[in-house]
Amino acid sequence: MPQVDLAPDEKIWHLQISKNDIKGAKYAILPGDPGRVPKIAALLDRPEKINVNREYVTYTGYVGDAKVVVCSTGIGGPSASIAVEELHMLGVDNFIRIGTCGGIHLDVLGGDVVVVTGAIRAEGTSREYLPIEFPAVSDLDMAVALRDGAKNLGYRYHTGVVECKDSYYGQHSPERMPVSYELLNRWEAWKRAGTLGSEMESAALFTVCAAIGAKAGAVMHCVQNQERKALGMENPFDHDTEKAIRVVLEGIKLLEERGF
Ligand SMILES: O=P(O)(O)O[C@H]1O[C@H](CO)[C@@H](O)[C@H]1O
Ligand SMILES: O=c1cc[nH]c(=O)[nH]1
Repeated sequence: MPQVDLAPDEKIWHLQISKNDIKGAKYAILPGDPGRVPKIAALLDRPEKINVNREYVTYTGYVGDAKVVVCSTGIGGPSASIAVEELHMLGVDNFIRIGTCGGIHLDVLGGDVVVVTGAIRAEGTSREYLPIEFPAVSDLDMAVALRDGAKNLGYRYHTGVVECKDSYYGQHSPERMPVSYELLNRWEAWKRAGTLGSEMESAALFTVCAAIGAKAGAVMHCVQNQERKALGMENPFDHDTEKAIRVVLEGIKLLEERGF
């Protein structure tokens, strides 16, 4: 149910938060995992828990003088698009995803940070916003600030394209799917084009933001690399997303210093 003309204390449908709850928030930080929200909030100044509804856990806090709202988006484009639309209806214009991805390019190791410049629209949600020819790309100032954030912090990082799909198991066991002929051939194309990793929400985030006139960026934490595993190469697993979180907070600081 669209609720664009909301009263200041009226709760929006899925997030169940109001304009007043997040008043003044300049940036939304968007992890997929609801469990990542309190971890991000713990690194903010003056964190405050706002609400929990469905997959949407919402906190507010500050990065320096900039107020931010942290809200989980759940898994996949449909729930991410709802979070972005509703936060935008409540007054937020700038969105930064902090996600996890699986590495595709052999240089991308578990524990590396990936600053996303563009996303392959192999999912369904973005097609309900814009024709497939429209590219899913990050805001340039955000991508540069996030890249500089990773550099300043001295982390191993990569910049480039990620693939977004709707089926996690279509990524990890494509051979058991009746459409394996299609999944395997397309995966080969992503590999040959230097795609860094695979995840699920950035394509929807970038496309929805283009459609509604908002800005978006994204930083991934690589958990492991299935291509390295397939080749018998060293393949570290790393589930600690703290570096990606710190890159986003550093990126926001840089954006503020640069008058974004
Ligand atoms: O860790 P998050 O942000 O949820 O991101 C990734 O993890 C989930 C799949 O395990 C998908 O949401 C994918 O995009
Ligand atoms: O391999 C992975 C890891 C995180 N998220 C994904 O979608 N795939």
